[in-house]
Amino acid sequence: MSAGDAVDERAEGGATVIAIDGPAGSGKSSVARAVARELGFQFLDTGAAYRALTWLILERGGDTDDEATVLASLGALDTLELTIDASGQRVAIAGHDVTEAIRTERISAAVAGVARTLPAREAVNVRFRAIIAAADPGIVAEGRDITTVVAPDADVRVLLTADEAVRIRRRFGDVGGDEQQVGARLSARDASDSRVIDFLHAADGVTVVDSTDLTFDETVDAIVRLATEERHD
Ligand SMILES: Nc1ncnc2c1ncn2[C@@H]1O[C@H](COP(=O)(O)OP(=O)(O)OP(=O)(O)O)[C@@H](O)[C@H]1O
Ligand SMILES: Nc1ccn([C@@H]2O[C@H](COP(=O)(O)O)[C@@H](O)[C@H]2O)c(=O)n1
Repeated sequence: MSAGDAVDERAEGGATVIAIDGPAGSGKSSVARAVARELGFQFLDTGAAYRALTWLILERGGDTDDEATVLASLGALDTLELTIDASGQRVAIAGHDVTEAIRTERISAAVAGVARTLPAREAVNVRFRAIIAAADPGIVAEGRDITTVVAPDADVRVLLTADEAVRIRRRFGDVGGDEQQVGARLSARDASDSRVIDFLHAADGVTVVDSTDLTFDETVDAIVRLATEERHD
């Protein structure tokens, strides 16, 4: 029996939900996607919603540090398209395909203004919870507040982490450029995000997976194992 079959059996009474939080560069999106693929589950990248709103505000010439501007953008969430296919993601907002555009440093640098606006968090969370509730046969959702706010009742709750220096090295491997600058940006985003939500400490019942000394595949296996063990409990 494959890991996917084993977890699917558990899902007979409802979809299996795996929630993963962690700091920037900890591997949330790449590892969560690989876990979802392995289990035949859907995949929800919640950061993509914050990034898409940020893209729209900047596209309209707005400033994400201006709360009124962020609030005025929330109506556009009705137009947000987030695919939950683990084999490939498409993100669109207000009719624009922003799949690639939301990954730029310009968006990463401006997203904090959206993330700290509580009505924005509440609005995207309504959307995330609806997606999770409709999941079939299961879903891996990743972000900063999935284990604590969005899906605190998830079947498997993981805080995925790694030493900051390792996360910076991995991110530098992805984006290149000046390693010091890459590190400074990553640290600044964590500092700003952690003022809004605590994703640096595991809440009760959340399992820490520290990938500092793990390969990518070992990290994926560790989370798949947690999901499979949960099914046998
Ligand atoms: N255990 C691991 N060993 C080696 N590389 C890893 C491991 N886990 C993740 N990576 C790599 O680290 C990089 C960062 O991962 P990823 O972009 O998934 O992080 P993230 O937590 O989603 O970041 P962010 O929150 O900034 O979007 C990717 O290149 C990924 O392949
Ligand atoms: N659950 C979440 C997810 C994301 N954010 C904010 O969005 C930014 C981008 O997220 P990535 O995972 O794509 O890097 C992130 O820096 C947070 O500001 C959030 O607040 N909650």
